[in-house]
Amino acid sequence: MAEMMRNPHIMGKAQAEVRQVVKGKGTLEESDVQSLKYLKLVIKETLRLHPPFSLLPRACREECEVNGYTIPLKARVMINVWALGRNPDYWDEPESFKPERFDSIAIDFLGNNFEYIPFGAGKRNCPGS
Ligand code: HEM
Repeated sequence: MAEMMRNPHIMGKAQAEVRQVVKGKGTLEESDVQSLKYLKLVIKETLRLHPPFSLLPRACREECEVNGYTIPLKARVMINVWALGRNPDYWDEPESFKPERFDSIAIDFLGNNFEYIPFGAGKRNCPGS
């Protein structure tokens, strides 16, 4: 919401879409949500910049080496979801709130793209995603 208030043109676009979808309808059906394409982009972009679970714990199944560091067996490592979502190696203007970016890239939130994992990744990812 704060991102929308800081970006009135995005707020306006999202509102216009909602109004267009509900126009002339007495009630809003759950299936109407599928028509809110822009709102979906807004939600995706919000989860990129503000993942509610910003650090995910994992344990190492085997000793391995990452960037010259030896990670011992069973070591607890924290995955920084927040930092991945703002890494300039993967995101153009990472600090800007730009829902449109998700229109041109095929990135879902099922954990297939490790730069964007607001619902985690792997066997124990979020069933509520
Ligand atoms: C915006 C909403 C939500 C976010 C951002 C979110 C995020 C997450 C994350 C990051 C994890 C850990 C995944 C991992 O370690 O790979 C998780 C686990 C889980 N989430 Fe969600 N979640 C959301 C909503 C929900 C909802 C609505 C439900 C159920 C109706 C749900 C049920 C669960 C459960 C049961 C797990 C544990 C899965 C396991 O350990 O096997 N979540 N969620």
